[in-house]
Amino acid sequence: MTIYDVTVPIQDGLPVWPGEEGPTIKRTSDIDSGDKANVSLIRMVTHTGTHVDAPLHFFARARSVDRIPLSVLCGPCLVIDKIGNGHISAGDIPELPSHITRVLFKTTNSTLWENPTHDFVNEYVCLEPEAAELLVRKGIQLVGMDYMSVEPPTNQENPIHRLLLGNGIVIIENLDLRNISPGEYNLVCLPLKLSGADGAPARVILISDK
Ligand SMILES: Nc1ccccc1C(=O)C[C@H](N)C(=O)O
Repeated sequence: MTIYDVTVPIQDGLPVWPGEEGPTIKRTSDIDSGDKANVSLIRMVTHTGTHVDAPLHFFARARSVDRIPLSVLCGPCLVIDKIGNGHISAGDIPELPSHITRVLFKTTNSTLWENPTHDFVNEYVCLEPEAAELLVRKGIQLVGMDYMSVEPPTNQENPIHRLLLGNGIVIIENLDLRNISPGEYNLVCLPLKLSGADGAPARVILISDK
């Protein structure tokens, strides 16, 4: 069995969605400064680093992140290879075995995580509308991406988020899939249990039988 950590390390300088505040982790009590323990204060938006979008992110009275069933967040998943030019189209989505209800897309975005404190990149690979519609039709429950969003930053009305979240599909963003070969894994995605929140940072791992 091999366990792969596909979580981006949260640290000062991590890129975040344009207009949002970046994360800070500040020592408020410090042994080197004579305090008896090390304690830190963290400050970040709910969509920082590797995180889960709950339906509440785009729908005023929808499900919050703490109420997403663990049975959706954990289980068999398929890592789909989309290395090459262009966005993820319907044709990039293969026939899926019936036990696969979770898909993660590995794209060239993942190489950006070689430097976790790079400046936000505008031109990242995301889902074409037809690909998102196909995922809905296939009854997918969870979709994971390896950068900030399922759609371009220019999509002001956020149609892809609305389509997926409106159909009850959970979204994971900012996965680091650099070291992951395409194929089947067991996904464990555990977002912080933030009561009533629209999203939350998550530790995400992939477990392989090999
Ligand atoms: N902060 C925002 C403000 C307005 C619109 C979107 C966002 C987002 O965070 C989008 C991001 N890609 C997300 O889903 O996590």
